[in-house]
Amino acid sequence: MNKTIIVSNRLPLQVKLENNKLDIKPSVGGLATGMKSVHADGNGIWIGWSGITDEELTPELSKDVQTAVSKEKCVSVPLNQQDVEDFYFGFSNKALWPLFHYFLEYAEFDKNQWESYKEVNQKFADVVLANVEDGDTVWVHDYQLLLLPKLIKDKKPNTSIGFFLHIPYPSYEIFRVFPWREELLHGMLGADLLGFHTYDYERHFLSSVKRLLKLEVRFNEISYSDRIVKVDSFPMGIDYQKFHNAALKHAQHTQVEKTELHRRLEDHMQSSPDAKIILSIDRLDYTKGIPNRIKAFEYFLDKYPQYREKVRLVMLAVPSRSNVDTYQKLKRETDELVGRINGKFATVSWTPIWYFYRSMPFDNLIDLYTSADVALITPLRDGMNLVAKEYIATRVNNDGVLILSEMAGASIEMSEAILINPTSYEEIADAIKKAIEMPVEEQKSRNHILQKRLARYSVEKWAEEFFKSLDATKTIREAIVAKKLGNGLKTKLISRFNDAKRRLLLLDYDGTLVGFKNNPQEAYPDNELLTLLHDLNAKENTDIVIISGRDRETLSKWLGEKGFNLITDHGVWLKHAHKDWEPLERIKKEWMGKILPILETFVDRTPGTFIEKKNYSLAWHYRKADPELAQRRTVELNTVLTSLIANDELSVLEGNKVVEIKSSNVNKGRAANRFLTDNGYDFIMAIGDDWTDEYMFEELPKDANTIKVGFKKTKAKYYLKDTDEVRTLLNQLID
Ligand SMILES: O=P(O)(O)OC[C@H]1O[C@H](O[C@H]2O[C@H](CO)[C@@H](O)[C@H](O)[C@H]2O)[C@H](O)[C@@H](O)[C@@H]1O
Ligand SMILES: O=c1ccn([C@@H]2O[C@H](COP(=O)(O)OP(=O)(O)O)[C@@H](O)[C@H]2O)c(=O)[nH]1
Repeated sequence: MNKTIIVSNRLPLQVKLENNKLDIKPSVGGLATGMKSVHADGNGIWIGWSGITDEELTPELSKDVQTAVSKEKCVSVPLNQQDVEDFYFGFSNKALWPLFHYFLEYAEFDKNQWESYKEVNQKFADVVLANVEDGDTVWVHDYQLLLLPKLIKDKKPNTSIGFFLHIPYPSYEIFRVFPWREELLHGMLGADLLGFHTYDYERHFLSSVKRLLKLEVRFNEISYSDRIVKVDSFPMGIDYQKFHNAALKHAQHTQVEKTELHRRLEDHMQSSPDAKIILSIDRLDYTKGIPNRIKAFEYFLDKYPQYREKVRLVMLAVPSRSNVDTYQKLKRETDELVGRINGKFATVSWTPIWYFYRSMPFDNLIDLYTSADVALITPLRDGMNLVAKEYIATRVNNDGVLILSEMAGASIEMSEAILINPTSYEEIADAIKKAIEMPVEEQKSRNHILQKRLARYSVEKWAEEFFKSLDATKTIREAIVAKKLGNGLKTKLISRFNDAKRRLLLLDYDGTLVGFKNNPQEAYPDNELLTLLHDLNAKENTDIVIISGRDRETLSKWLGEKGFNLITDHGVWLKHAHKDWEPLERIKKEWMGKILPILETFVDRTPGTFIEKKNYSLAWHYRKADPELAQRRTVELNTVLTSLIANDELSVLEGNKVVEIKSSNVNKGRAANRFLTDNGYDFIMAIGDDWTDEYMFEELPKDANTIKVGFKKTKAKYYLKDTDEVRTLLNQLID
């Protein structure tokens, strides 16, 4: 039976050594808590780091760790102290975490740590590859493993790979700062489906892909080598029933069962019945906006003194990444702030902030959630923030108010909360007042909507949607009708070629025989290509036709006297080998005077674009332009042109980063037909890469060998990945 392999840096359980004994606890943090329920229900394994280093383990302890993790259907990736130092505390949390959360000033880009990041990703890959079988699905998680999808895909191309990023994906302007940015993107693109919490993160990622890798993106699909990579947003949910049911049970607790924290919270409420509890829970992380929150709370007590002794901020800060100096600094700052504010406002019977620096077991978390009148969640940046969702899930009476930062991914789905800008003390202070004073009916109606949504889109549903979408990527592959011209098919094609009595090869030029250049005039034929074409042409009973959208002058100069047949301008001119040029079509050119000024306005408004004036067509090139602006302008240009071209029998062709306007009666299909009439070819092969070549594929007889370059929708029978693969095939025909 096929299985699902979850891979993340952290396993759902964390192993530590306490007095030479293994201490095993559940992991904290949203990834582990969220994925735990997905893992528990499924058949599969979870691969990750156990939390303990190789150096700490004796062979016996090592066995015990294996037993403990395998009981939880987990497999651990062995990491040594240096790995943890450089890969986890170092590169993951000193470079990627701050950069992706817009804390550019904290980001350190250390070459050694980057090397370690690559090595550790390889260590994860080794464990995955040792466990994966054909037909399995691999789901890789988060920023610590951005290179892993490619490492798996390269070795196991038929494995379905999903990747989910739990943190924000920053805007291109931030991401471009990263020194190894292309490598990171290629690593991620090893996946078949890439998931993000929000549409904003998704579009930032696509923008980086377009700008840095210059890949073709159609809506949310990236043409990548010989694959389509799909990108989508899936806002992660929580195990709603688990939190809701625990809160229901909590309400029925007897006095004996109550935890100490529960009792303290109850004492607080009994001593001042109209006092309100404001709760915050987060890992002690600078992205969570903890100092901001404390200062805003101080501002609130200053601005609205009537609430002193009437509110208490209960703040749970869970220790996190405490080896990293920015986290140590944050700890000192938080301690000082809490001390200062408690000192400033405390009375004999009232301490404004209760501050816990530890992690708490599930029951205690439920105590906190259910006792809080208000949850105050103020991250400066947060991928999602599950605490906000958990708080709402525990409000079994529907009361309570959530104040949530608009910088948390969760805010997109939780607009019924009071949304605040976490850098505005004014907004936070006013939001606290509004929350405290909010009529219960309003609290209930807001929470009712939030709860319905959270119950429906639970973490199980989230995972289900992700898998559904991952599965659908297989259908995308099938929708591209062409088959990969792999070794088997290629051998057959070559033997058909060898057995044939007369052969015709129709070869497009740009994107097929030569790669694209920023300036089209630089894409002249190199010596290797000239030799290749010469040798192929020298074979008996073999006719080569270079069939191109290029103009007659350019192709004359480059290939005119080499003995090939040439068709230029998409089919306006034909030159039989060693003969003169002859026109294939009589065409008008008057329309150019009308269209040229329009194209010029597009050039003026779109830096990096230019017009190529050909004899019979006008081409607007945008290869060097900002890809997003160019995409918008292309739509605009098409709209403008549609209304103008109808009477002139013109057509607009969208090629590879070019829009070309030409007479409708000219196309490569009609031109190719000229070679088919009376030459008795029993082997025809046509190769082309873009839209204009589709006419040729369509017109050729059914038994023609049509080949598309690139993995795109096509009428061709086969596809090859790139110009290199085309040249390899042509070379094989010569041998
Ligand atoms: O493993 P740690 O270094 O201890 O950190 C804990 C986790 O923190 C991050 O959680 C993120 O995932 C949550 C669920 O998607 C999301 O709500 C939150 O906004 C994120 O920050 C981190 O992404 C995980 O890899 C860590 O395990
Ligand atoms: O003592 C604690 C405090 C919090 N959490 C859990 O840690 C997760 C925090 O996830 P969130 O998405 O809010 O932030 P992250 O820490 O992942 O950045 C939530 O599921 C909490 O229930 C926990 O397990 N123990």
